Amino acid sequence: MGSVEVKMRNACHKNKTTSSESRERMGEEESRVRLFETKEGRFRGVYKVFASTIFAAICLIWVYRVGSMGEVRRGRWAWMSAMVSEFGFGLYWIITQSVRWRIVYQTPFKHRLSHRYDEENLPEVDIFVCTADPKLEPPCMVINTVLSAMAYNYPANKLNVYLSDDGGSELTFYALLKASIFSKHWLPFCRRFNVEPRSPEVFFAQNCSSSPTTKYGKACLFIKKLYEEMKGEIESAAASGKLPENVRNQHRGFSEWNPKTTKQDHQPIVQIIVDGRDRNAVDEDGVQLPTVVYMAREKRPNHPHHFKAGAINALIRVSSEISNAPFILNLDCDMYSNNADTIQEILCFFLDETKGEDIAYVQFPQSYNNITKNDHYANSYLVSGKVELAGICGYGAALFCGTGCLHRRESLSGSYLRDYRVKRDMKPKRNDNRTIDEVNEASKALATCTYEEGTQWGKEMGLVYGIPVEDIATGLVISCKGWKSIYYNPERKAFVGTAPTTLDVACLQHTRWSEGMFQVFFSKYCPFIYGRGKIHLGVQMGYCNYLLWAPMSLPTLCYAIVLPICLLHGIPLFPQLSSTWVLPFAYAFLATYGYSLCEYLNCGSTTKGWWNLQRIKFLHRITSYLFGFIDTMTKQLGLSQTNFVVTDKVVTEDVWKRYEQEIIEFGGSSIMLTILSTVALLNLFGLVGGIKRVLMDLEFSSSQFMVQITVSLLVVMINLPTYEALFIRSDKGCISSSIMLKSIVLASLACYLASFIC
Ligand SMILES: O=c1ccn([C@@H]2O[C@H](COP(=O)(O)OP(=O)(O)O[C@H]3O[C@H](CO)[C@@H](O)[C@H](O)[C@H]3O)[C@@H](O)[C@H]2O)c(=O)[nH]1
Ligand SMILES: [Mn+2]
Repeated sequence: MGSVEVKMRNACHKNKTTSSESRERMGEEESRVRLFETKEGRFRGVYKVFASTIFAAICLIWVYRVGSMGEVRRGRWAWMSAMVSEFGFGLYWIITQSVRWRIVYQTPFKHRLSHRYDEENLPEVDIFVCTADPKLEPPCMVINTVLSAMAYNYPANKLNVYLSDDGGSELTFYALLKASIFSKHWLPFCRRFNVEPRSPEVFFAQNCSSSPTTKYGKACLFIKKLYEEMKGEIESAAASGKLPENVRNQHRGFSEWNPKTTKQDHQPIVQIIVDGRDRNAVDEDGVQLPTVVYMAREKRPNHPHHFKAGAINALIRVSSEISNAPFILNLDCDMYSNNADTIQEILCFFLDETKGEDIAYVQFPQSYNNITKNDHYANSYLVSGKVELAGICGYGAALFCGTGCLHRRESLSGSYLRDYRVKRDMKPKRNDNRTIDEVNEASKALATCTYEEGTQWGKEMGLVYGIPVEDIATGLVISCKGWKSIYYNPERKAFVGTAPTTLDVACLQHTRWSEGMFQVFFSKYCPFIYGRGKIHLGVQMGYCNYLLWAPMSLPTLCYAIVLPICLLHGIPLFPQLSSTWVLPFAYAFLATYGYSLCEYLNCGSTTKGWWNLQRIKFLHRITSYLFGFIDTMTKQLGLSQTNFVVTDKVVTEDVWKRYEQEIIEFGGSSIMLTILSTVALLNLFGLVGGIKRVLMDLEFSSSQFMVQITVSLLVVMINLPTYEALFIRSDKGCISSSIMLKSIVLASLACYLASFIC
């Protein structure tokens, strides 16, 4: 039990119990009642039996490939590549199994928490919001996230909200200042009417449209007007690129900016906008406001800044100077809070007397509010959210996903669980009498470029550097230090953000992810090596489910290229329909995809959604993951450096219309488009060629090519939107004619050249 928690409990008991011994005993009993419950999913035994039949089929496929190699006459290279691909598919399938064996569900009991801890005894929480670019991440969106975080149903004097601005933008600072003023109306309104969600933008988009008659209606309309005024001012400043006249006199903070300040080059800026210690910092009801701090860490062109990991690490230090709360909630700037009680729910895990002190972090799934009905970019990660991540948690660890995660501060400072147990306490918050300027200055010193030189930051302390998925690597390191972690997927989404709305942005994001994750696999953090003996084998496998996205591009590409070419040239790669060897192929295929469809439907989506997921998976594998793979390789050879391309969160109206109609927005990176069009065409050629042969060539045994024809047919069906974008569509989201020509030439060339080796 951490001493903070002991103190809390004692204090709590002091309040509740008086002299009576029996009541004291009752208190003790009560404290033994768990604050959360973990339940295992059902039917896992049945699943294991089912999975072993698929495993048997996979082994038979391998046996067939190896065993009949000697009989292959034409196209040995193709046979070999099919064999290697099937080894890849099979091994990956095995790796993905552990996450389906011990799925657990968590239930926190927040009423028990409120019973046990009154407001004074609750711990402080620091909330970190990160933004990186005022163009890709509009300040209005950022402050909505900040406002939703300020409006938690949690004692405001225990909440501290920090905004890290890697864009170093005066506009974002201005927006935050405006938001802090607006919060004086917004927070009382939220409290009074207990509204949800507490991001004003989202709330007003759904509410307050009819003319007001009730007290609530009037208040709502009034606040909406205030919000729209503020939004208008911020947006017009953003559009004109300059701040309104006189605004610089409203806050000393503006003096940090001068005409030479750029995103890449500026001194550290820390400005406490609302000081929680200030008794005058109250809302219109006279209730204390949460502390609000703006930070733009120092940036210099010749100093690596380590992207988001660098920003979070600077925030960890700066916040330790200002509030030093024992818990830290991490939010991306688009991830607003969708449930005002979330902090209480999370604290149920941490403050649980039996298991709480081992927990380093509680991770929520990433959810988005712009998903279409059939999710045509497969952005909802339904199965990951409901099955896989919950499955890894069954072995005591959760993946840290960067946002929507509450950490114990101690676990981020590099401590091992065993040391923490011995030490058992946090540095108390300084009870200082420094002026706000003194605190600002002291904090700035912690956000300089040089502060980390010669320290363990980015290695043993804070978030890990050098990997574009800093979150995954950091979570793994923390788990290997003995900490437990929880994955919690509540009924009501806790945090909601914006998902990519174009294929281009989705591919950029997946390239970064697949590359970053594959780098983890290749680095010293490879779960099988780094985690050996420290984390359960199930967790090691669970991580690899994601870490191996990038290399899985190779077998998929191989299947998608070699199969149609062989079909075209009349080279059989699979057993005949009449052979019993076709059974393991058919069974493995039907059982895995059949199961995957059922699992998907069971998670609450549509068949079309599942079909879309298969398409996007295929497209990512032949483009984003391929690039992720190549980038990882060049990095291993020291030819390139880590980069973090921020995802664009702005959508134009034209694009949004097509998005709502579930039409894929091709466009953007031409190499990726050329690859995916070429592969689509190749399969079309193969299919047409194959069917032609079956119909015209009497000597051609159709039974031998049925599997190949079926696979190509499926690839063609899944690619229907690609053909549409190539040949039918003429809107801005179609594939340009130059790419169409290029891919026709490439696909034909591939067919022609292959005739030499067939
Ligand atoms: O130099 C940078 C780059 C990014 N960010 C912030 O990091 C967050 C995530 O960036 P985004 O472009 O939205 O990437 P996503 O792919 O959506 O992010 C997911 O994947 C990342 C790792 O690749 C994790 O860090 C994120 O938490 C997770 O939501 C955003 O708030 C950015 O403002 C910074 O603060 N500094
Ligand atoms: Mn994002």
